[in-house]
Amino acid sequence: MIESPNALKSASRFTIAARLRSFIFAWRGLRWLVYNEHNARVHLAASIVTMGAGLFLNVSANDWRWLLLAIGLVWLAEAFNTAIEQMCDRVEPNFDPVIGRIKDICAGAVLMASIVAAGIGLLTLGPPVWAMLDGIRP
Ligand SMILES: Nc1ncnc2c1ncn2[C@@H]1O[C@H](COP(=O)(O)OP(=O)(O)OP(=O)(O)O)[C@@H](O)[C@H]1O
Repeated sequence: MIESPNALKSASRFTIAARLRSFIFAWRGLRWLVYNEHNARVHLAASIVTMGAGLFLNVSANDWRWLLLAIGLVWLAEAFNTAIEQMCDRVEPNFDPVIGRIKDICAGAVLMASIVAAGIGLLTLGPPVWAMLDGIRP
């Protein structure tokens, strides 16, 4: 967020300080997401469990690539969904069928990303989990 005209002026010049400030704004956005959106907390828990499983099962770098992609996909969808929801609520706080449709489509995008991520997670972590269970089976 640019708070003043002076900040706007300095935003046109490349400075390390300005780039660092952008990271702080982005971090603030992610923190807001986790503190205020229940779904984001579910994604956070799922991300931690997935990465914990990856570490525990010592999966390959190639598998990590898929897991990180799946985690990132869901966060991306959730962040855009929430941003658009916030914009919708600001533009039209009252009931409006078009706003409803926009929100439904955004929710559909998150659902789609989550289904794909779950599929990737199963395909990536399923075989090592299966092999581990096979190893401890009497
Ligand atoms: N202003 C509105 N006009 C019409 N329908 C709306 C409006 N706001 C919300 N809806 C309907 O209610 C649903 C839920 O909207 P809401 O803003 O509560 O999202 P949410 O359930 O908080 O989403 P999330 O779970 O991602 O936080 C929308 O998908 C839409 O169908």
